[in-house]
Amino acid sequence: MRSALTVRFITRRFIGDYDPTLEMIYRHMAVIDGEMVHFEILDTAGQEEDSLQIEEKIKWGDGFAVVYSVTDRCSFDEVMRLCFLINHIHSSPKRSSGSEQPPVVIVGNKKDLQFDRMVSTEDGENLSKALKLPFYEISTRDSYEETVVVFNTLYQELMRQGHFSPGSFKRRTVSKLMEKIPKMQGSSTLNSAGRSLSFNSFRDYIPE
Ligand SMILES: Nc1nc2c(ncn2[C@@H]2O[C@H](COP(=O)(O)OP(=O)(O)OP(=O)(O)O)[C@@H](O)[C@H]2O)c(=O)[nH]1
Repeated sequence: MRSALTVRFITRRFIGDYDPTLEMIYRHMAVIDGEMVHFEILDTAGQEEDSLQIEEKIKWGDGFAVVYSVTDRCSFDEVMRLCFLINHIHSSPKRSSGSEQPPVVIVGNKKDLQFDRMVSTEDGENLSKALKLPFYEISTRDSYEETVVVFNTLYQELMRQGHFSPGSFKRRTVSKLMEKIPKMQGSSTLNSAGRSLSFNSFRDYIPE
């Protein structure tokens, strides 16, 4: 999950500049279909040094937004590999939440940058058809609503699969994840319309 998209969803604001190496887990509550939903969003930096790191992150997730930039062909080329990896890792017999694959949404971001586009809408649609996954082209910069659709889709698919009751909060233990991912960040705050939102980091998830 990419920073601008995650932060747009959480704060409704588009914040342009991030340290690309930042890796955070954000907690966020949103009302979807009249239910209060607790999200825990791992915003990956996409710089996994080894396959074990990426595997741990994929194991941790219940649903996945695989995001590429329509201005970056390489990021699009990574989508298929990541989708296969997610399926592969979650099809292990140890998967506790049943046999269905976890929800995955393919997201083509930055559609506002029309003149820098390197990946057509059709390319995205074809990939989504081939992988049988939902697909959205969005602009995190221009639209808060489009980011909401991504998260709503993942939530609704999880509900459809019946892994969670509405409103339930599946608190996770991430101590193992912490061991595997040394580049942790401390909590930071961001002012949003006069409010201060706390962005939780891995540290907040040390099991009591
Ligand atoms: N024009 C435009 N810029 C965007 C959009 N989303 C993100 N950006 C910008 O793209 C840059 C990277 O955004 P991130 O959210 O960090 O995404 P990322 O996957 O780390 O992207 P890269 O650094 O390009 O790999 C930032 O400068 C953002 O401001 C968008 O929808 N439109």
